[in-house]
Formats: sequence, structure tokens, C-alpha cells
Amino acid sequence: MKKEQVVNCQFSVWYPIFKKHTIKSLILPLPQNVIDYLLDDGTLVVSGSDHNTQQTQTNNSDSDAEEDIQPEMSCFCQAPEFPEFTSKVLEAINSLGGRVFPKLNWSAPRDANWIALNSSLQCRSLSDIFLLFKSSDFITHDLTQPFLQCSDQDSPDPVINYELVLRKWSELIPGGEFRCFVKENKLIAISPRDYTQYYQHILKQEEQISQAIQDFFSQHIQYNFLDEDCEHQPGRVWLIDLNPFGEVTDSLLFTWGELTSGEVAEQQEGPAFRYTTSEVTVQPSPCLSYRIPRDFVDLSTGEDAYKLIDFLKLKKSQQEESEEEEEQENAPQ
Ligand SMILES: Nc1ncnc2c1ncn2[C@@H]1O[C@H](COP(=O)(O)OP(=O)(O)OP(=O)(O)O)[C@@H](O)[C@H]1O
Ligand SMILES: [Mg+2]
Repeated sequence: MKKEQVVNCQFSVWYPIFKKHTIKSLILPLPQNVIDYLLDDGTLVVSGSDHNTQQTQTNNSDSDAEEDIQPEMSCFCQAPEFPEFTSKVLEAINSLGGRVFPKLNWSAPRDANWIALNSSLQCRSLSDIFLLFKSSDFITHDLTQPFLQCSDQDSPDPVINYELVLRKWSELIPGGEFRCFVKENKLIAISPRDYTQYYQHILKQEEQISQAIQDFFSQHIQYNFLDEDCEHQPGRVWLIDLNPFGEVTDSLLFTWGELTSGEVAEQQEGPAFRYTTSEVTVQPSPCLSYRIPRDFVDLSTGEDAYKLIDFLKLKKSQQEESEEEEEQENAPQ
């Protein structure tokens, strides 16, 4: 996978070409101060609310706001505000019906949906979007290392103009979405997007589904994209997304070895269609591992005695340290 392919798979590159076949969306340039805010680890406060009253406790010792605060008091920070950007985003959300699915140039914050109050990527305000973006490793990947897995590492990184993509919220059926792998303008493989679950309708309608995808591909997608090797997901003959053809994209029920070597394409006439065929092979959601750290789970359930012992030791040493400090302060001068 080359850097150029990654550049061609940015939302603002493919959306104008396939606008008719995908969900209505708006693209807003992301100002540099918003990018800085998203990447700032210390700030736990969520910006972008309609009323500027949100205050949250933070431990960030580098924070500018801390300078105004007396030592030894809890630090309360005001979230940074971006009034102009906020009003543009709200206007865009309203024009898309009030509920949107947010993403950056390539990725949506799929790993962070558990943190939202509605456990979903559905957003109604900029603060909903910020909460998801600031909690997502996928968003950080887009912002910091979009060319990480490219083979042409020696060439300079292309300049990226970051964009906030707002897509009209649509109730998509998980079992109705398929990822299609396209190599040299040929549709070589199809896998359900939600490959960890068993869907009876896929088993029953394998032929019809495969045919509908092939028809859609040859009529609307083939030869229309700038890049020969790309991957897309038509869910019931709607295009949802385009991804680079390479390791950075989840190969679902295939392996990248099979897809790139031509092994899959050579085996048959049409595309290879793989799906989960029984309840027995159902797997947990791949995004579960992005939730809270494993240590938290082990500690709260008391399942790992050693971690509990370490935690208690840590607490004890912290307590001793603070007692020592107190003694020093109370000592006569
Ligand atoms: N407009 C929308 N409304 C509701 N759900 C959506 C919308 N667009 C996408 N989704 C859901 O979110 C999922 C992820 O979307 P999308 O593929 O755009 O994210 P992504 O970060 O590019 O994922 P990947 O890295 O796997 O390509 C889709 O498979 C679909 O189920
Ligand atoms: Mg994608």
C-alpha cells in the first residue's frame, strides 16, 4: 500500500465521485486549534457545548489554567471554546436532520462508542463529537500516523488537510453490510462487515446478495475510482465507505496474504464470498478490547490477587508519602 492510495481514500476525495450512491454528508475543514485540542492529552474537559457552563476536574499539572489556581486546591478548568467552528458544525448538523455520524478524513471513532451516554456514534452537538474523538485511538491514528503501514516510507508524507465529516444518521442493519475487496479494478472478495455474528439471511440468500453486490459494483464503482486497488462496503447497494487495499484495513474473514497474492481471485470466476455459517463460531466484538484497561476489570472483580496486592502496596506507599509531607509541614520552623 502506497501513501498515494491512502490519500485517495480520504472522504473528501471519494465522496464527490460517489455522492449519488452514498449517505448524504458534509465536510468541514478542521481548524488547527481544534486539532491541537483533540490531541491534547491533559485536557479532560469536553468543549463544544451549546452553553459554556461545563467544568470538569483535571489533574493536568501542565495546564495553563492551573497558574491562576492556588496550590493544593483541586484544579478546575474551563473547556476551550471554538465559537465560530461550533456554529458551523451546529448549522451542518441541523441541515442533516439533527443527528449525525462523525468521522475524520478516514476513520470514525468506532472504538469509543461505549463512552457516549447513548453508547452510539450518533451525535447531536459538537460536544458529543469531541467526547468520541478525544476518546478514540482510531481518530488519533488519523491525526498522527495516517501513513504508518505504507510501503513507501522513504518518500515524504503528503500534506493532509484535516476535515470533519458529518454524515446524516442512518439506521443501518448490521447484517446488511458487506466489505468488498477490489484488486486491479476487479471485485475479488466479499465478507460481511459484522463477521463475528451469524446471520441466517446471509446463508439463505448468499447467491442474491453476491449478485446484487456484483451488479452494483460493475454499474457504479468499477473504473470510477482514482485508485485501482480500493475496498468498499456497499450495504444493500449503498456505498458506505472506501478504504485502502492493505493491512491498515481489517480484512475480516480473509487474510491480507490471500487477498494480495491472488490466491482468492484465482480460485473462482466471481468474487469469493465468506461468512459465518453457524452460531458456534460467533466471536466477541473486535472493538471490546478498546474499552477500559484490563487492570481496572481485574481489580474491580478481584480476579487477579497479585494485581490487588500491587494496588494495595501502591496505596500504602502513597499514604506514607503524604503522612511524611504533612509531618514536615507541621514541623517547627
Ligand atoms: N451515516 C451513518 N449513520 C449510522 N451509522 C453509520 C453511518 N455511516 C456508517 N455507519 C456505521 O458505522 C460503521 C463504520 O463506518 P465507517 O466504515 O465509515 O467507519 P471507518 O472508521 O471508516 O471504519 P473502517 O476503518 O472499518 O473502514 C459502518 O459500518 C456503519 O455500520
Ligand atoms: Mg474506513
